[in-house]
Amino acid sequence: MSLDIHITQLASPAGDLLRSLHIHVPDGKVHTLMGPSGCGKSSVLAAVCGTLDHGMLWDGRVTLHDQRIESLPVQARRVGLLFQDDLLFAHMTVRENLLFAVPAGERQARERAVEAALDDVEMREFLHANPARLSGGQRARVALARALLAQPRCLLLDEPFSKLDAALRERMRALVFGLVAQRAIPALLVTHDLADVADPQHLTRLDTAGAV
Ligand SMILES: Nc1ncnc2c1ncn2[C@@H]1O[C@H](COP(=O)(O)OP(=O)(O)OP(=O)(O)O)[C@@H](O)[C@H]1O
Repeated sequence: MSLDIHITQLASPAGDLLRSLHIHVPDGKVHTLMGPSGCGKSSVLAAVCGTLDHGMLWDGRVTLHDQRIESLPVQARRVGLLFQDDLLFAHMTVRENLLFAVPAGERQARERAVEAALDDVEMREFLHANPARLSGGQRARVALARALLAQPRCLLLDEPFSKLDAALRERMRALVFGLVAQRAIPALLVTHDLADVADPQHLTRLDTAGAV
């Protein structure tokens, strides 16, 4: 069980970004993707989750837990996303934001799932808070809880710690790595920060020439 990405071509309208990329991420591990701005890191994530813009071209295959997913609709891939911007709805409470992510089911079970997810990120006391009143670090933790609530089969993270100060970044990183291990799902993390590399064996560097 793992995430396997084989990209044989990735191109923007301006030209080739990647011609050969293979990433294998075992369950419970965070694989880090680094490289200069504009080299195609976010586009690799978009190819995996199925949100690559129509102007972009890619060819390859993505295997998640032995299932080929590159042709599946976005929802069917069950890929969790966490970005630099948390995209929490400002007109909803934390609870409402999280309920939004819980799969359909019995109401009390969904409420319990939300509370358990907030426990996981140590944010239970903020159940009824408005996201606009939370600090950056607190919002990041709510966004992580929301991403995990949908029970994703893998997690894609695009610079999720970059707006946090050093101490919060450290705490959030430990939380993400711990929950990925606990849930035994593969995760792919785009970052510019070497401190985010948990294990040099699980690091891919893209260069500007786009060939790996
Ligand atoms: N929808 C699009 N239409 C045209 N060009 C695009 C589109 N999306 C991305 N690109 C181009 O593709 C290239 C790769 O973009 P991408 O966002 O994947 O890079 P990145 O490595 O994640 O950069 P950064 O570190 O700055 O976030 C860039 O040159 C970008 O301008």
